[in-house]
Amino acid sequence: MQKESVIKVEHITKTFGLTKALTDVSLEIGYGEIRGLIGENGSGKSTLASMIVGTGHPDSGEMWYRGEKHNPKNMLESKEKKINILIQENGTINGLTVAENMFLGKESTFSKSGNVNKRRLIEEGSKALARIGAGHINAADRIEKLSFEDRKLVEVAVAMYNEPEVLFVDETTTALSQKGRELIYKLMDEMREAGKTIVFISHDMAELERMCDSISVLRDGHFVGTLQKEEITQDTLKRMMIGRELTGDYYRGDYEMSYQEEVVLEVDNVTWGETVQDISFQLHKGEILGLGGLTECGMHELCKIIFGAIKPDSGSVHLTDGTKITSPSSAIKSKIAYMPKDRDLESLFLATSIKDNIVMASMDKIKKGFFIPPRAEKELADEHAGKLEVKMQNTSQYVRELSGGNKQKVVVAKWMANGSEILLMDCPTRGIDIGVKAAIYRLMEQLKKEGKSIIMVSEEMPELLGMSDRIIVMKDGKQTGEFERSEVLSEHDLIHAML
Ligand SMILES: Nc1ncnc2c1ncn2[C@@H]1O[C@H](COP(=O)(O)OP(=O)(O)OP(=O)(O)O)[C@@H](O)[C@H]1O
Repeated sequence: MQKESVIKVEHITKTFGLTKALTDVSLEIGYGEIRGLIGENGSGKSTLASMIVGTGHPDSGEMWYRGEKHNPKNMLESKEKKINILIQENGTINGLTVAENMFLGKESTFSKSGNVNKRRLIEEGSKALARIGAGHINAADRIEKLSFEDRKLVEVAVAMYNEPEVLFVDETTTALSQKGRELIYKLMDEMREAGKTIVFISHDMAELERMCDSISVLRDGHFVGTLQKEEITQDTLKRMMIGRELTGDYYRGDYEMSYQEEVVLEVDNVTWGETVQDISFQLHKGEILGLGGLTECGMHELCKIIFGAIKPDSGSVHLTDGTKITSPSSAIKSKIAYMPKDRDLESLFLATSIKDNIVMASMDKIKKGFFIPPRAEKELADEHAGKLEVKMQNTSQYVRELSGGNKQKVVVAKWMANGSEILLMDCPTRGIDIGVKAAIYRLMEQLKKEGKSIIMVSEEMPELLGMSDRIIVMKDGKQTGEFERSEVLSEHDLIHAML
């Protein structure tokens, strides 16, 4: 019997075919602790979590929970022991109501002689949502009516429903607005105060620093070490993650606003309800135009309007030759690419290979008549997966087998490969580790040099300041500021326009 830690794992090893996801990992996590878990994409964080929550099983090694041997057969068993997880991917199912999603598999609790009492189901769902501070969500609504953020909050309510002793938060916060994040932080603080434990997986070092009592680092499936609160610095974390000092500039080295005179795209007085109100601007050849603001300011929707995926109530998006963008197919024909923020849902085919996903948008570029040469497909996929350092066996591997961050890289690779002239990138580095973030920035610079134009929507101010030639800031659907690239432009200037 061991009782000093709530979770203890010793010598855990896990392989998937040729991939060694975890090698001899040992660590202990205490009661009433928020433990961060950090490591590059594919370093084994989610795999370790899956061993403890029972969705995966170690090849060797031992695990203990509250001093008892712990070998959960499945997630249900660990849930009964009050170990829950909030996952990175979407965990709700279309076609059902919010409440039905929340109590999936537990309908019998709300049934009498085989009939589900829907009113009770909705009442219980509403209570659980209110309990986490998400009372604005209607438990009777169909889940697909909800925004991505609210769907995530439904999952949070489910994870908190049985009052867990241990909660894994796996890359959940990066997809949320500040409001959604704060809601989760508050729940985490409350759990810690009650002596419960949180394992917090994130690439956002600032939030890990803020929230965690200690942070453990994984590198390539190996446990590197654990830092206590007073030892945590971003430089130390980076060194432990990467195994060397991270040198060189992360963002652009120049402070000049530099693009060509030629305008490639015009957004004219675009309005969509209250979400986007009378927005106009021009995008130039070779320009990186940043669009910033709080998540709900309308910038994500504006990006969809530019791609033709949302039809505005008034105004238009057009190229300088007058071609109007009215649908995604007209956008693609005009060589406009769109990289959505919510990448799993909107842009990957998980049950096909990395290669198929990458070349999908580039068929016109590589096909010879009606023939698509397999070699050209493979070369294109290899080149771009290589540039983005996708951690994989080869490009024939299924996308569903990749870690979350590596899936994101495949989406980025797909749009980098297709030779579009205008790239709409909505939060291009979300969920991507620091090493590859730098590679994406270098690719953006290269595209700029080639005369391609980029609209980058971002919630990260250092990224906006570090990469954009110009920054347009939005608030409550309206444009509240426009800033030119300069050495003296600061986060403070942007914040002023955002709030
Ligand atoms: N079901 C699977 N089949 C094959 N390989 C897998 C499977 N699950 C995980 N892997 C591999 O194991 C390695 C570790 O993946 P894991 O998801 O644990 O990484 P991670 O640290 O959580 O990454 P990220 O930060 O990108 O989410 C990766 O190389 C991944 O491709």
